Amino acid sequence: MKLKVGLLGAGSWGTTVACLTAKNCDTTIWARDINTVKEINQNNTNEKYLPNAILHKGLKASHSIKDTVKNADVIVMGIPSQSFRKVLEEAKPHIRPWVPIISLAKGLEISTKMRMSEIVEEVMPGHPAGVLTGPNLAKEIHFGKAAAAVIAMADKSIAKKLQTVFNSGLFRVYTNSDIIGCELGGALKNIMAIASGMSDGANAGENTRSALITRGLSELTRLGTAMGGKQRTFAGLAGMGDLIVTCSSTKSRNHHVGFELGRGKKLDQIINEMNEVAEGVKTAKVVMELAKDYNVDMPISNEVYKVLYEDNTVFEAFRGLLTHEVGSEKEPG
Ligand SMILES: NC(=O)C1=CN([C@@H]2O[C@H](COP(=O)(O)OP(=O)(O)OC[C@H]3O[C@@H](n4cnc5c(N)ncnc54)[C@H](OP(=O)(O)O)[C@@H]3O)[C@@H](O)[C@H]2O)C=CC1
Ligand SMILES: O=C(CO)COP(=O)(O)O
Repeated sequence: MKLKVGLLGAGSWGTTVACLTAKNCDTTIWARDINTVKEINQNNTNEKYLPNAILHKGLKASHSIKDTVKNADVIVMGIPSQSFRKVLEEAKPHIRPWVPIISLAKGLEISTKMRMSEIVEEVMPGHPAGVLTGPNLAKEIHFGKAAAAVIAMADKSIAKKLQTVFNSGLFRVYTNSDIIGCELGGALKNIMAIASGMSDGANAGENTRSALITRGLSELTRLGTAMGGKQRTFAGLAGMGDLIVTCSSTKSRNHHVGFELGRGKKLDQIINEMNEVAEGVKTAKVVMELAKDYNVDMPISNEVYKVLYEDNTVFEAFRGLLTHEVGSEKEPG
């Protein structure tokens, strides 16, 4: 018997992952927008989020959270971080006991500074929590480009079982038991992608981008390990892998935000012109607080924060970084 997947959120990544799981499992995707539900069921498309894509024919869409989750063996949360808790709370009364809940989100909740698996543990105690993460641009994966990802869960045997839900020929899913590192890698790299986009938008050059990626990795590893993540995780798909793709691709929404800032546009205008989430914009706020809480130096994130929220220019951000003391490569800074 095929496992049943209930996936909440029909944005670009939620829809892409639903098409992947539909290859292996009976999959129902929930969208709050009834037109998206009708479009998926009638045309096998989701033009708003995946233009020109034909979705898996077996994928069913529903406008009812209850119907989506009530028989599911696995719940997948394709909801952005700031709405994750609200949607999970709505689904909670209908989810069967002990069903694993896997997050696709790459961000931290602003009001609590929590990771998504921590929210799952708080809202749904007893349910195994996990994250699917890695260098996974939805618009490439949907169109059949090969990619690798990580499913991270504390319980290795459940992770192994769920590997088979997401894994397919061109989408290779590895397991990892370091859920803290995997979630933080995904959330923190978005801020570095904004920095890299700013650098590209301002035409700073490829050496600059490379320096930002490398020092960015060092910076996110510092905070990530201070918070309990494992150093090796940050050198893997969930860390370096995701950092490289998001910092170098014009398909990344976080890179796009940075790029437009680098060209002199204002943040409000950039966000208003987008119809997709760029998690790094909000995560930057949380990360500044975490850097203080854990007493970790985060010069790149700090400069990104000042451009996003203190009206600093991209030029001032570069000057800030260039005047930051240069120490040993192993030391902060
Ligand atoms: N896109 C990508 O390449 C990847 C994205 N991710 C992560 O996956 C998560 C989801 O991203 P993605 O699918 O790309 O986001 P999108 O911006 O493409 O879509 C967001 C989806 O969430 C829904 N949504 C937003 N707020 C709410 C709410 N309050 N209640 C119900 N539904 C809501 C939207 O519904 P509506 O249309 O009605 O607004 C939409 O379906 C993010 O954390 C992102 O960082 C991870 C890997 C790759
Ligand atoms: O996480 C992603 C790729 O792994 C997607 O990045 P963006 O949210 O910046 O598009």
